[in-house]
Amino acid sequence: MTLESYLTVPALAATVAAVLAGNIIWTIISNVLASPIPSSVPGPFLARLTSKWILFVDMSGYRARTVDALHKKYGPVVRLAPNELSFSCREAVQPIYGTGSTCIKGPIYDYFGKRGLFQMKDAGEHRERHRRMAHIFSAGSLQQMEPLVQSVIDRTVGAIENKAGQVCDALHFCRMMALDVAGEVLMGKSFGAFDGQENAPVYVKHLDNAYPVWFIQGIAPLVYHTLNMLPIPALQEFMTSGDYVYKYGNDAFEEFLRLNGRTSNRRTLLTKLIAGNPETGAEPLPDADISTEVSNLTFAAVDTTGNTGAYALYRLACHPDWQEKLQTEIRTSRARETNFAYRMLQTLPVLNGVLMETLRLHPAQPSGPLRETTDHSTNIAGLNLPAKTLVSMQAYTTQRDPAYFPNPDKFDPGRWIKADGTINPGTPELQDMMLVWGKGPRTCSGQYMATMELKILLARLMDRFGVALHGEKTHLEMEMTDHFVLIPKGHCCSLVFTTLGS
Ligand code: HEM
Repeated sequence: MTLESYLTVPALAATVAAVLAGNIIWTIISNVLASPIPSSVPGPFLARLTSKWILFVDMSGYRARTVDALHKKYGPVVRLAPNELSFSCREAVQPIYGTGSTCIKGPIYDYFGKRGLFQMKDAGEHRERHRRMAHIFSAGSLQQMEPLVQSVIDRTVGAIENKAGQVCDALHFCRMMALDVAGEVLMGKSFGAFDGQENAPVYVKHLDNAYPVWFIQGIAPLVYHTLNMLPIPALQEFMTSGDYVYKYGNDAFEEFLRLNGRTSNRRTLLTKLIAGNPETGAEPLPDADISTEVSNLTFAAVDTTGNTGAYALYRLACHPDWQEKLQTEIRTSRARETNFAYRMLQTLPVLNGVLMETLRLHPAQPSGPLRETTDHSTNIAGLNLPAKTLVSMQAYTTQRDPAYFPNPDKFDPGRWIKADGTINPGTPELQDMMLVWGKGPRTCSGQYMATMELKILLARLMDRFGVALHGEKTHLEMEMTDHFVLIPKGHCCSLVFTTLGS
């Protein structure tokens, strides 16, 4: 027989299938044999064989809930992949996230757009970037931004007022608030988020699309490059969403420089970023880095803050008793007298309790944050792990641990109020388990800014309106899913606001 007679289509197909099957079997065997994680660590069977299954869980939007169920079944340490573990015990917080930890941010951070403070892995490089940016996020700096924040919240309250008595999407309004605050303080101009009634600015479409595109780029580069080559205009627009976001940030930055120069008196975080920190002598970042940072910060600010605001309103609608307590607290405090000054609102225990409970039950980053070990032997909660092991703890689970939060699924702002009626910050042990803002050197830089926005928003809305669910539909919409950040499943939060008498 000639060689050609063997080259039939079935023979070639069988050969390709055999090579693929061999490849898969070899990958599985090497995953099992070469796994750096002791075989005694429990977890689902598939997690021993391949990292693909947790990738599918990620894509489904149910990572936080799946990993939580695994901890309930297997205990405080669970294998998620041949080289990935999730921890839920307090002893793991410090070695994974704390000061002095040798773990670095995991590979997923390489997917997130352009490298800045958020994405940097190298501790020295991150320290240096932090040194040159930290001053913009100080309490003092943010206090100067308060008039801008209040003016955006004026617009938010006005937009909700227009919809009083009707069903409206509170998620939309909260996201638009977070977007416009970010625009005002980080880019020096409003996004005009409330100009188009319920139409979000075009920027939001690109912001929403950028993450899925980066995700595809990270997990399936071949698919990404193939999609990039297809000459379909709508697809091309989708694939270049991230470019749009960075171009918008850069254009806004250049416009700001043109209009205000480098030393203006405008009270924005951008002004402070451009000026550097005269108090410590920290010199400003190069323009290209400022441009990247303002886009990254806007990205970090919008969904986190917006979704948290919507979940707080949803919880208040579910719990009319706490809504009433909050209204009473606001109306009997000096809130109106001080025009809802943040300094005043900071002292209100029910307001604080409502926000803390929302952040506890609905953390904006419910799963992860993922870290990678760098030492050849990193001890985490008694386990010695080699370099390049992926490790994480998820706020969704630690913040529902009944040992620290009795009756954990109950929305109970009273946990954060002492018997004498003052704010209860919780014990240090309990605070360790609150991972909502991250921990250690990579803690959220925008914590103060987000807290200020959310407290002013909630106080001003609850002073003016009662809020109610739109029946079962709202519960279905607000089911929690997560694609790195928390996203309500229905992408909507149907609520009815009713104007209260003065
Ligand atoms: C409710 C609102 C927010 C929540 C719950 C939240 C949560 C988080 C979490 C959990 C991390 C840690 C991620 C990690 O360790 O990998 C983080 C990091 C970060 N967040 Fe936020 N965030 C919020 C709002 C904001 C806002 C408004 C900004 C900026 C204006 C911001 C800027 C950042 C930055 C820059 C980092 C990276 C810090 C670093 O690595 O040094 N966040 N955030």
